[in-house]
Amino acid sequence: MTRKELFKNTLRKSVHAWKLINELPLSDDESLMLRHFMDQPGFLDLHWRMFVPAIKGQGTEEQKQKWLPLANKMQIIGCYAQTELGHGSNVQGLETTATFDPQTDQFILHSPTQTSSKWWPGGLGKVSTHAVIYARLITDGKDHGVHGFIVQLRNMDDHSPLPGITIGDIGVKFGNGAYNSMDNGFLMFDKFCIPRDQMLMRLSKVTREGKYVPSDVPRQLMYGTMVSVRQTIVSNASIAMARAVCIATRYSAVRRQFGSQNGGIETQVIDYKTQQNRLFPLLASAYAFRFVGEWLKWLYTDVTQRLEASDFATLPEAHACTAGLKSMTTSATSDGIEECRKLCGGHGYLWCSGLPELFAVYVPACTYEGDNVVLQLQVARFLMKTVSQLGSGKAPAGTTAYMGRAKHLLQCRSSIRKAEDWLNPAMVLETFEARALRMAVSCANNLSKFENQEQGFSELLADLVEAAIAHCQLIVVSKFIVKLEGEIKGKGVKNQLKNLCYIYALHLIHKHLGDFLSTNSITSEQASLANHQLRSLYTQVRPNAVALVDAFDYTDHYLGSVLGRYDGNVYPKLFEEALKDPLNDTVVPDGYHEYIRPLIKQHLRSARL
Ligand SMILES: CC/C=C\C/C=C\C/C=C\C/C=C\C/C=C\C/C=C\CC/C=C/C(=O)SCCNC(=O)CCNC(=O)[C@H](O)C(C)(C)COP(=O)(O)OP(=O)(O)OC[C@H]1O[C@@H](n2cnc3c(N)ncnc32)[C@H](O)[C@@H]1OP(=O)(O)O
Ligand SMILES: Cc1cc2nc3c(=O)[nH]c(=O)nc-3n(C[C@H](O)[C@H](O)[C@H](O)COP(=O)(O)OP(=O)(O)OC[C@H]3O[C@@H](n4cnc5c(N)ncnc54)[C@H](O)[C@@H]3O)c2cc1C
Repeated sequence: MTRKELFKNTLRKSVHAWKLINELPLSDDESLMLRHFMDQPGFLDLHWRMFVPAIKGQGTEEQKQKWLPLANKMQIIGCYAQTELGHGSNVQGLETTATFDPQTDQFILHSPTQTSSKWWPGGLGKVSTHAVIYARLITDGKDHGVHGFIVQLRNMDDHSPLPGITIGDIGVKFGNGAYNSMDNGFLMFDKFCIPRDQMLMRLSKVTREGKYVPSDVPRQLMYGTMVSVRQTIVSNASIAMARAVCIATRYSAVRRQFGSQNGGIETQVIDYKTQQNRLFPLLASAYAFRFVGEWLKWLYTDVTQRLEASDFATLPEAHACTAGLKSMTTSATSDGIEECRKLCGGHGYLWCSGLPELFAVYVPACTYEGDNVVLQLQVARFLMKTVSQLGSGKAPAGTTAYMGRAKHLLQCRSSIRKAEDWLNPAMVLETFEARALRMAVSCANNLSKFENQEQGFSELLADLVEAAIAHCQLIVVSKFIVKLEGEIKGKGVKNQLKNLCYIYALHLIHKHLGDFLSTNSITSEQASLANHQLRSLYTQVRPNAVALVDAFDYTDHYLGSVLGRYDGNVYPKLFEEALKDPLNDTVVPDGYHEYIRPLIKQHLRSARL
């Protein structure tokens, strides 16, 4: 499809999905499943996941009563317009202004520079009638920082932009289809006026007289919509990883190379330890991210209930966990999809493997909802704060509770003696805790050598990101272990999940061996025992690998991959796909007479000369 056809087709699908949701009707959870099977980014994502939640989280009761019924019936379509051409990560650096005019009781929205143009918001370019806009609030010449506003963008009769608004699509993005189904947009305001009651005023207010009344709740609640989406992105990482792994595992069982004895059949590539060493940790990650995603959903629900009761105590942890896990799981999944493509050899590079499209559509997850490095630095700040409070009498709680055992964890030596010890959950956990704590404490010690803490933080950014990742990996490992401690239905399923849990943990030890050795969390002998155990786990997973990906229950239609077909009938279908290519419509290609023939003939003439 051309970009225009792709975009229009996505509108068609989105509207059809909305019709089904209402007619059947579908529950919220079922609607989310429908989104997965629709399988294309589109304006509905932003409307439901960001525009509506932003109003719910930041609007007053009156504002919710006015706007939510319209949004819930899709009589207005909204997006989330925060990022600007010049600033995305640095939200406090946004430039768009919303200046209160007491004469007219309105805010005047203005884009003072080119870099202040809104740039990237999905659904903005062509579809949205409304947006939640983030802009600097100015009253009586004073800048109160960034606040949210509900703004109508387009005429409800003919969809034309309202006077004072310049709007459009930002252009083609990475890949062929991928995220190009979405109208990521730009927007400039030229002194565009909105009524005062369109500032989202649950957190802070501007009175009729133009007085700014700051909130008595943390200003970070303004970032709540991002926290909510980051949480969902973790579960989505599992879905995308599982999809790539399903394709690569099934194909690895079909594909044979080398190893033929006396003219017999060759070896299935899944039997090569190198293939297992690349594939099975990704299979384990797909399960691990699913379990940590379930836990994160619980954490998010818990913090939301607490916030409703004005208990803000767990907000920093919820922010650190959603930011860190969003970052860690999307980076691992993007890399994992690409690894799966390589695991499928040359055929993985074919469009019909399903992997190039999956990669192209997935990889912006490393950037949207917060650049992954910027988000890990938020985790690092949280960790440095926690370390600095150790010994103050305030016991760390939740995911940092392990830091409360700092004295032990800083000194302990791993008691792993044989390979099987690596299947002991307490020993594995302690190894990850020791590594995470020691990395965090080492950063804190190095920071303390700087007179200026911010300067020190800048200098140590790379180490801080690594410490944050170590903490996030500990969370994933520990939630997998907790999952195994609970009830798991199905004969033998627990054993399979145990294998995957330890593959997940031990492959991380192997991959980040430098961290584990340099922090003395393990010795080199214990590292080789971990490798030994890992190989043994691969052998145990091998007979069940295909069943473990079948368990994701993805249809062939959803996978969209010739290589990942359930029936394994790969080669005939690859031919079928090839023959469908428009280049094969004719035997002699268009362009032959124009270019190829004259070229060949010219060579023939020179040869005769
Ligand atoms: C189709 C796919 C195919 C396959 C995949 C398979 C299935 C997929 C199927 C469906 C998928 C569907 C949907 C996916 C889900 C959703 C995605 C949909 C669309 C994506 C659209 C994208 C939208 C966006 O990108 S919106 C814009 C996002 N922007 C950002 O994230 C900006 C990042 N920057 C910031 O957040 C901040 O600027 C900052 C970096 C945090 C810094 O902020 P600030 O300067 O204010 O803060 P300080 O550092 O000074 O910290 C002050 C203080 O505040 C605390 N803090 C910061 N943030 C928060 C927070 N959010 N909550 C709570 N507290 C916070 C911080 O810790 C400090 O605390 P202390 O003072 O105590 O230290
Ligand atoms: C597909 C897609 C959809 C999007 N949808 C929306 C949307 O609907 N609404 C919306 O408002 N926005 C949207 N965005 C914008 C997105 O949120 C931003 O792109 C994202 O927050 C990253 O910000 P940035 O582009 O400014 O990156 P930058 O901050 O410019 O990052 C560039 C580089 O600088 C590094 N860097 C930046 N700051 C630091 C620092 N402090 N320390 C160390 N390194 C740093 C980063 O790690 C990165 O390597 C979307 C983006 C994409 C790609």
